[in-house]
Amino acid sequence: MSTSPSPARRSAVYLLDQVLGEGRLMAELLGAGALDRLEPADRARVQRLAQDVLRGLERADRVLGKHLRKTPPLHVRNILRLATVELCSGGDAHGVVNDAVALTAGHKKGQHMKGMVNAVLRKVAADGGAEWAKLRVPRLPKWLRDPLVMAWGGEAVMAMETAQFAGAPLDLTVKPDAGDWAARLGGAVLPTGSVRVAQAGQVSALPGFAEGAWWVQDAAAAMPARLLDARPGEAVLDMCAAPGGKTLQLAAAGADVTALDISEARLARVRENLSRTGLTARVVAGDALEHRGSYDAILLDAPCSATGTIRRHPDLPHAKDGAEFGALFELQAAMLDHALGLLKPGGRLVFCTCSLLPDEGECQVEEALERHPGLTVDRAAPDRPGIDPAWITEEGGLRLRPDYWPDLGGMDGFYMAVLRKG
Ligand SMILES: C[S@@+](CC[C@H](N)C(=O)[O-])C[C@H]1O[C@@H](n2cnc3c(N)ncnc32)[C@H](O)[C@@H]1O
Repeated sequence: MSTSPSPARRSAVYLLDQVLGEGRLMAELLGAGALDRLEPADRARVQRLAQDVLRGLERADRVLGKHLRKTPPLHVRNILRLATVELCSGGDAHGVVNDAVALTAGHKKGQHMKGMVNAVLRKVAADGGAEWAKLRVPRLPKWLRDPLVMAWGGEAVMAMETAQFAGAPLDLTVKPDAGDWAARLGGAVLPTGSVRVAQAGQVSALPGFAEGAWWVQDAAAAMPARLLDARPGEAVLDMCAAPGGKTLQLAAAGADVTALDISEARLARVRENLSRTGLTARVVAGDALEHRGSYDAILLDAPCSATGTIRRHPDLPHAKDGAEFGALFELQAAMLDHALGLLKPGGRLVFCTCSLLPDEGECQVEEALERHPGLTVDRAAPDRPGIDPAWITEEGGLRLRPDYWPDLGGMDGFYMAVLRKG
């Protein structure tokens, strides 16, 4: 039996231990260099393995539950979960089970459990796949499911869970000529103008990446800058800009863009993206609440729960519990108030969040309208190609959800509204 498990599986279990045991987000762990010593292909494999486990966690635990008399410690449970997800998706039983046993044996408290791990996984290898396929689509944890059911209803939340379980395709925003790049990349142009590529592989190896012909941006995330409709020469503030997808759109429209963000580290990504695409913006590090200036238009993509991005970040519902969301809601309102003060009379502001919680969308706009007499919502702005009128909300914003476009591969959850200062 092999004694040196694959580095990719070892690292995938490390990520799972950190997310499920320490409440850390994968993006945070990767940013801190957790996978830096691996080759790019292995890095991609580790992320895929960990994400597959997090998406299918409920199913994996149900399959395993049948064969476990006692719940093992988290690290061993995560080894079992990884192996179960691999076995139930057609992984090579010999390699998967050997690696799981070797990983267990290599852990100081795992030595005595390697026999159990071997026995359990042999049973999973025998009939786990058939059982896996019969299990329900994994549900969101209660702390998030309950408010979503309250907001959108049980049926819609089940459809969102189906979209989240399926994961997300690769969406691109293309500088000019989406049709041409869709053909070159074997993708398709979506109704709103983004290009969707089903089989992406390594993004930086795709044609057009090096010369900056496009950038990665979910179709929903591309809508706020479209609604702002920046014109050449306009002074536009991108108030929470990093990593810069929306800054690139505003710069590509010819606006005079200031890209502000509090995180110097994240602004490095904005600079890289501008340089790769040959676009220009003034990049400023600072707190949005302290920023001064006068702008024709502002895009406020406020820090939020990011609950609209679970298709791409299945770690989020497992790493978080909603405890810090209240502070985010307050910060969003404070940023909105401050941004309105930076807007020239008659100027426009897009407020948006990649959240599924009305507290971070519809409610923020309703409350801002109450606090600021003379402020209005531009109700015509969301009426654009590819936008279903049913997605336009009572107060005139645009609500996008992962369960929309089920036949096209879904979209991230997002809220946005165009506000006009009197
Ligand atoms: C949702 S992300 C922005 C995504 C970005 N607009 C894009 O399209 O790539 C929110 C950003 O807000 C930034 N942020 C958080 N607090 C801030 C503050 N007080 N002032 C400025 N930026 C802040 C974070 O660093 C983060 O980059």
